Amino acid sequence: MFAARRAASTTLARGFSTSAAAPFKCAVLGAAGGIGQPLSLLLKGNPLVTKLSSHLSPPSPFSPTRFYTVSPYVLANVEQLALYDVRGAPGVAADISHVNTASEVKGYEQNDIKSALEGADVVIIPAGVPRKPGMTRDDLFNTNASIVQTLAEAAAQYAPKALIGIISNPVNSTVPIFAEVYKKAGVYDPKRLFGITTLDVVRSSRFLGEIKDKDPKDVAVTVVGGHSGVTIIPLLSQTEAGKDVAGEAYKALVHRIQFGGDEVVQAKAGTGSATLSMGYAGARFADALLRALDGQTNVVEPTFVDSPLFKDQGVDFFASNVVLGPEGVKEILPLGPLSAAEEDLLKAAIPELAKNIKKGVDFVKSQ
Ligand SMILES: NC(=O)C1=CN([C@@H]2O[C@H](COP(=O)(O)OP(=O)(O)OC[C@H]3O[C@@H](n4cnc5c(N)ncnc54)[C@H](O)[C@@H]3O)[C@@H](O)[C@H]2O)C=CC1
Ligand SMILES: O=C([O-])CC(=O)C(=O)O
Repeated sequence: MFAARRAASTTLARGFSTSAAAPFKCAVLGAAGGIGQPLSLLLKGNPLVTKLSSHLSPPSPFSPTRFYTVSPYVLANVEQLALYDVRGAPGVAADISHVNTASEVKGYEQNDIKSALEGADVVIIPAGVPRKPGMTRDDLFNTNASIVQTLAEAAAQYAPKALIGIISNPVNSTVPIFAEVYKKAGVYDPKRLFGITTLDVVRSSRFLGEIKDKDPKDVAVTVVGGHSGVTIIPLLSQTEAGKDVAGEAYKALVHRIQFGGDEVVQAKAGTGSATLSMGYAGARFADALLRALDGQTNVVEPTFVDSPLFKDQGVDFFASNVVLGPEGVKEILPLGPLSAAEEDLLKAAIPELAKNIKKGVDFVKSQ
């Protein structure tokens, strides 16, 4: 149904009409959680922004800071939001469904993952437990590995062609787990699987903007590597606002970007980790996938994908700028010139990434 309507509505959608017959189905797995709820709400759309969006001019082809609140693409293109969770999704769906934007919202319970996934074009996965103070993301592995494995098995069966965005931590391991499950099921397409590292990009732009007294929307930072501690590598030297940050200020900024998650975990004091900023970042990444699916060119986002860049060093997945297209990954862009400090960050990241990825792969292979 969605595919048939998509062809008819693409032109309208490109024109950013909010009354267009919206073509895409987007599923959120883990939709009732701390991230799932604001993410789903942003995907549904804010009515004020809906109203204003008819006055927005089309976004520039590529700007990593383009996502302000709710994208006209999401408003025009999401026909159905399928909210799935092992608990509470129907309630969240009923609540969000009252927001007066065009998309339809449905909630699905544990025994109905098939209906949630069937026909989905984009599947975003924030299912899993969050950190408490004193834990690393890797400490979540024991619980979240099997959650992600179960969801991957379902997606392999019911939505093997969907573009998948993984939020569940530890991302450096859960993305390889997802890939291994798909390989076992014979449906793996490396172009369709993404680890969502957008929060690192969002933080970088905010934190650099803060120290430079600039509006973050004018501060775009590419972040490469992975999504935990030393594997997070902000390429500040490639940014106008960041290239002259040096010495202690540079060290402090890099540390804040790499360990921004800890800041939130500590402030939340045992009640969870980043949820609202992640909802925002997840919605921005979903928006990029939707724009790419819709045929918009020059959609570029840093994301953790099956990548050739460091395979020769035993790292099969790596985050870098990726050009997105209707089939998912269109092109993985090279890192570009690195400063000496960034070369050092890269050296520190590679062995940690290799270890995290192997742990995920071994988890599935050992069963
Ligand atoms: N990639 C990133 O940048 C970030 C990742 N995260 C990660 O996202 C994950 C979720 O965080 P929160 O939303 O704060 O946690 P939460 O505990 O508030 O929500 C998780 C949700 O997942 C659901 N869930 C558990 N098992 C499930 C299954 N098998 N199928 C479907 N749903 C299931 C739970 O019922 C719950 O509603 C954590 O692993 C966290 O570490 C958090 C922030 C940033
Ligand atoms: O720190 C955490 O556990 C959650 C996360 O990934 C982040 O906020 O970047």
